[in-house]
Amino acid sequence: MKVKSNIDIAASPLRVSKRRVPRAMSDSGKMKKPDVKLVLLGDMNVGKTSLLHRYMERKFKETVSTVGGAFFLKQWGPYNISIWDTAGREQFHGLGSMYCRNAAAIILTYDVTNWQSLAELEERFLSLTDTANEDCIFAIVGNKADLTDPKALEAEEMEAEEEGAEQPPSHPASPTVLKQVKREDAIALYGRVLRYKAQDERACLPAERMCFETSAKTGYNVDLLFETLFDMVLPTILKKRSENSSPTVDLEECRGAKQTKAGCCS
Ligand SMILES: Nc1nc2c(ncn2[C@@H]2O[C@H](COP(=O)(O)OP(=O)(O)OP(=O)(O)O)[C@@H](O)[C@H]2O)c(=O)[nH]1
Ligand SMILES: [Mg+2]
Repeated sequence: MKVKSNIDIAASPLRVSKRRVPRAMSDSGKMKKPDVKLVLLGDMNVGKTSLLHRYMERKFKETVSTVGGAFFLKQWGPYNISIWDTAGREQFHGLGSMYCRNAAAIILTYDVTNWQSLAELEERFLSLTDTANEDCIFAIVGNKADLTDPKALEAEEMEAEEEGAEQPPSHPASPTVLKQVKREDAIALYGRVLRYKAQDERACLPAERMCFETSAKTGYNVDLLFETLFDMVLPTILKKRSENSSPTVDLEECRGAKQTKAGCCS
């Protein structure tokens, strides 16, 4: 199912406070809690903030290195999805597991022109996801594809045409930077992530669907990335809503209680 809405709320960088939970504004002006949480993780400079800007504001703009974290709220059909941007700088590393708490999906982001940024995902960031939901979905995302892949570079022209821009974007005729991380390397990492999370690879979403190469600069695969994940977390939202709305009875507990009673009376 694909549902889409245009109502988005971008929030400013958060002060780190456990009590401050982002809430989406409803039509009545009442604040609503997000239904589900997505988190972007990865080394500094890989383009996490740029990916979010591109998706939420349809722009590639100047960024400053993120301090702490920031969140954006996306309304996806009737659901509110919070997307958390985190700081890749080492000095903020300690905050990462707090941002990942109860996350339904985590986007592990690297830069296709920087091998070390892929290695860091496993060495430094994977353990931060211990606080995420048990059935958390993982996507591995290689950003800056415009620097290495002609297809990703062309995406900018197509987007500019659609937006009716008078001047086509100016860039070199073909990408010139060496691609350091191959898609197969990302696919191999996806397998190791599932093993780390003790998730059964056969029961999980296939690596081919969960490894993306994107360009925040040209918009290449950016909508595809976020909207694939939004659709994938819908079952988590529905499960959470049904748990919250219907009172449940623990059958095991009932059986246990009956047995104890019977034992007691006999
Ligand atoms: N060519 C190219 N440059 C990009 C792309 N995405 C981001 N950049 C550039 O990479 C630099 C870092 O981008 P950010 O989005 O700030 O990176 P970040 O991962 O949020 O970094 P931290 O906040 O420090 O963790 C900036 O100079 C961006 O303009 C991309 O897709 N292509
Ligand atoms: Mg940032």
